[in-house]
Amino acid sequence: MTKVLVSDPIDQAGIDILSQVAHVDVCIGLPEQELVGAMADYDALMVRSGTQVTAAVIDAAPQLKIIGRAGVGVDNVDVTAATRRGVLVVNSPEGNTIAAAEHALAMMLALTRNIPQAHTSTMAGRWDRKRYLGNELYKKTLGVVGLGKIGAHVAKIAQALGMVVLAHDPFISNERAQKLQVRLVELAALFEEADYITLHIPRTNETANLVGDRLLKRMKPTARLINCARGGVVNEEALADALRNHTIAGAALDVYSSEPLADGSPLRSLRDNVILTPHLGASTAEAQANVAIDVAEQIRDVLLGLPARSAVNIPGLSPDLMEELRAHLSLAEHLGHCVSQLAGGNVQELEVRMQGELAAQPSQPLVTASLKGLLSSALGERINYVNAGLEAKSRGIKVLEVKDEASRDYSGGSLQLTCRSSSGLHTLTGAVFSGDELRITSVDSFPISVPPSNHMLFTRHRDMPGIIGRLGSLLGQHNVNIASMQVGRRIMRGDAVMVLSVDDPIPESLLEDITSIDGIREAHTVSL
Ligand SMILES: NC(=O)C1=CN([C@@H]2O[C@H](COP(=O)(O)OP(=O)(O)OC[C@H]3O[C@@H](n4cnc5c(N)ncnc54)[C@H](O)[C@@H]3O)[C@@H](O)[C@H]2O)C=CC1
Ligand SMILES: O=C(O)C(=O)COP(=O)(O)O
Repeated sequence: MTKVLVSDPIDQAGIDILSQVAHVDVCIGLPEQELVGAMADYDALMVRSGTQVTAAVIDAAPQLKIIGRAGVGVDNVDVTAATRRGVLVVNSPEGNTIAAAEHALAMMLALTRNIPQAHTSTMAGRWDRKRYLGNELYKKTLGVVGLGKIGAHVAKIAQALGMVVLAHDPFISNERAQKLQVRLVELAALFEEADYITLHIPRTNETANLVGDRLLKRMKPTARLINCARGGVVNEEALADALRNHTIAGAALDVYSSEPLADGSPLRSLRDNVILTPHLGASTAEAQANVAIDVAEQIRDVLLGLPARSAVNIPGLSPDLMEELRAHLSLAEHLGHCVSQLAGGNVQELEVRMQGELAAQPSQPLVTASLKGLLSSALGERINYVNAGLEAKSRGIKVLEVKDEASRDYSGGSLQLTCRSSSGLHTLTGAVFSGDELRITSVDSFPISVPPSNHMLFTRHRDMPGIIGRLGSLLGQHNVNIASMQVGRRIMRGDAVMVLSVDDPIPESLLEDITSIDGIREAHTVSL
């Protein structure tokens, strides 16, 4: 029975989708050790930001196939550990964009008009009309750090409020910024010029503590900072000092370096110029339904053997591309599996050469599929599209990608894998024929045309009379039935290759006898 664990609050719509294909357990707020102890037989885990999916949690789940993050940021998931284990990580890149953007705008408006403080004061019986004099956003400058989905929506609404918008985002083009009517500037300039600064960046090694003393000191004393992106991006000690010393006018935070916010946080000792909310950016009914449905559908699909649409740890492989390349991905896996067995020994290098029309396709998926095939002899089911690249890297296998558009051997192009191992070098080429029929079209540059089959025998031999007969007789003596046989040669009486499809595996002892036939230089068995 397929089992899914939901360890953070997830909208019922998502639970209902999961329940179509699995038994669903909802266990909210488990401490890490209890979560580790609970993972043994779960096939999928669904979380938000509350669960820390550590390597220990992942390693305690031998059945785990997918981790679904019902939201954007996956910094609470050890993605490297998941990838190493071949566990897919998916998220919902757009499900809570509007919610988070509107929360940032709400925080900016509340901050500039002192709404929480004025509310508390009025509820306490006071009538402080002078104390809570605010500022208008109209004609003020907003600095957006991170002009992605949320940042861009915040910019659009701010412009509707009459604000001028600057942005800093090293990965956004000037064309994109111009289209958004936003001026791209350096980070320091943004902090100097903006009246309001809003952060919409992920927490990465590069963004950790990005906003500290240095940038805070560049802010105008009338400027305000909003962070509804990720804690840890802002140095909270430095911010508390700036607020306490009134070197900036205020700050509104929804996220913190560690959550829940510690009782002893310096932010808790501030009053009039700070607003704190408990990571509410995505907490709207609409967003929670969106992300729950989005991620539950992906978990369901993956458990049914279908591709996921928002995989975090399979770069460049969208479902559409997977469908378009399906036959060539299968060819790559077969060639990888075959060439690793031909090469034998310790694989040192794999060259993946995309030829003809195939060279126009993105290389990543075909390289990943080739590596999956190459390593499947050693790793079996443990290798997949998620971890093939990481496993190859961890084994020190050098991977070369070559695109050869000039080659015009087959319609649809062809794929050539060259594997260098401690035992030598072998090259296999293949193509996809009509009806998605896979064919191996050359072995070590000798032309053949055979479909990959479960049990194959490859020989390298001298092209001379009688050798085929002797091989056939030997196999017959050992009751090995030949399903097909092809010989490939470049010149008469030179070297040649033979590829046989046989009904049964060829034992090692028989392989030794085959290799001892006069004229046969090499013989390799390949089992798919
Ligand atoms: N408070 C909350 O509940 C929520 C918080 N978030 C946070 O907001 C972040 C942004 O979300 P989206 O806009 O959907 O992501 P996104 O990926 O669409 O945009 C992030 C942008 O940040 C930019 N960026 C990355 N590193 C940068 C750097 N060093 N300096 C400047 N820009 C940089 C990227 O180029 C990208 O354009 C998420 O990573 C998540 O951490 C998202 C949703 C809800
Ligand atoms: O989507 C994100 O990145 C968020 O931070 C939302 O967090 P949550 O799912 O509300 O715990």
